[in-house]
Amino acid sequence: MIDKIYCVDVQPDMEGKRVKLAGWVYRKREVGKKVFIVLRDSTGIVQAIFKKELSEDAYEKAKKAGIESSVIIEGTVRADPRAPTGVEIQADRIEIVQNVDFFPITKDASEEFLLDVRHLHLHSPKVAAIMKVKATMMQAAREWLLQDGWYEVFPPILVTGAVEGGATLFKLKYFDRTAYLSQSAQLYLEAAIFGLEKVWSLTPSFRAEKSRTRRHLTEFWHLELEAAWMDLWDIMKVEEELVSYMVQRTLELRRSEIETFRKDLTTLKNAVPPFPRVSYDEAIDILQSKGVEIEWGEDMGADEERILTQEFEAPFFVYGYPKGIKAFYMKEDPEDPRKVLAADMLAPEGYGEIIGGSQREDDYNKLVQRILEEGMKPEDYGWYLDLRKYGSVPHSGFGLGLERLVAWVLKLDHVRWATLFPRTPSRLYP
Ligand SMILES: NC(=O)C[C@H]([NH3+])C(=O)NS(=O)(=O)OC[C@H]1O[C@@H](n2cnc3c(N)ncnc32)[C@H](O)[C@@H]1O
Ligand SMILES: [Mg+2]
Repeated sequence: MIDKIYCVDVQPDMEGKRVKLAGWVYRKREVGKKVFIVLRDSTGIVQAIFKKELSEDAYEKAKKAGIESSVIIEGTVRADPRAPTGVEIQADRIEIVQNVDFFPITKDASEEFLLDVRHLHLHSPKVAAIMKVKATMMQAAREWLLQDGWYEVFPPILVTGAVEGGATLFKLKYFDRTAYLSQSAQLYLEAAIFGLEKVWSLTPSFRAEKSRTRRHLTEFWHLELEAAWMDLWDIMKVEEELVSYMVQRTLELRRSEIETFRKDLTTLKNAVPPFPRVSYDEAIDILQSKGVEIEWGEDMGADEERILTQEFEAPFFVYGYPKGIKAFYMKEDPEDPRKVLAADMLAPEGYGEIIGGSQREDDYNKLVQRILEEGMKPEDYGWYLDLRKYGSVPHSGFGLGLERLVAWVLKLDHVRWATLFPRTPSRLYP
């Protein structure tokens, strides 16, 4: 690796110091016999000025360098309040690693074009900022999970059955058999708790969702936890502590990146336990009182959730959903057989569901009954049912959609901007 420093390292107190940097030409302008290049690297930008009288060779080369050309620049640091970062480099040497005559992304590029050339869009400092925030959120999650005694496990992605309904399975040929891409690692995490008790995984999950909404991808990153001996209320506490730590830690480490996307940090700062909790019944009452046509027993979609989130200035829980709109594995509420012990966490500001979680049915016969009620075949879930035969325990877990969390934190208008190469029904390339 070349002996260089980063843009962020160039400070006014380095006046007179000779430095070498490598990066890409972010901005360029010529004034008289001077060329100003704003160099970009992964840490930020710094301006370099090329004066003909200082080095005619470097000046002539700098004139030729196109936007997003990869370059290595050397020169002397000079404090200058007029420069973008209050300091600039009096450059006397430039190596053009690869010149770019025309970089296809221009200021007026459409969103669809940016997605068509997503592999080039990743040059963008704004895109890099989103990815830094996403990385920091997972760094925070790992910090919290480690200190709270959770084991990371690595479940399979090639599976034989549905977790969240057969309609959104991606099917593939597996030698002479049929396999599917995992919708959720949950069932495998449930097996892992018999040895590790508290487990988590971060995996890609796949949903053949035809719905083209701003919060659905066909491939998304899924942070899932599962714990033995925990009931719904226990796992909700885990969820709010984890999400709170992820948000507050990311605010601490990535505040400048976050502030390039949102000025008002109130709802992020409000993400501290205990998060508000409303029952599904109360949520239906709120929606009906606001004129939404929804009856008890119906699911809340993105529109209903968006309206409900207007009532809150922090992430909040909705719990106690009707059995009919929830998955087969969820435990029936012993106090109301119409309901299941399930809770979603919704993000405010219109973002809605970021977490789906529940207490699982731990009784063998009841689970068989639920599988049959859902029109599925118990024989397709043989190993999963075994978990209820050999030392079954009360247990609960949840899945957090990482892109949805990042979209809320940065107030992105679509989850697709929160992932490196978004996958949607119409987008599989690049
Ligand atoms: N271990 C578990 O208990 C997880 C459980 N089996 C599960 O998959 N629940 S979920 O379908 O609500 O999905 C969980 C979260 O996963 C996210 N999710 C779910 N589906 C998507 C799509 N299509 N795109 C982006 N994000 C998605 C969203 O935040 C959901 O709240
Ligand atoms: Mg859900």
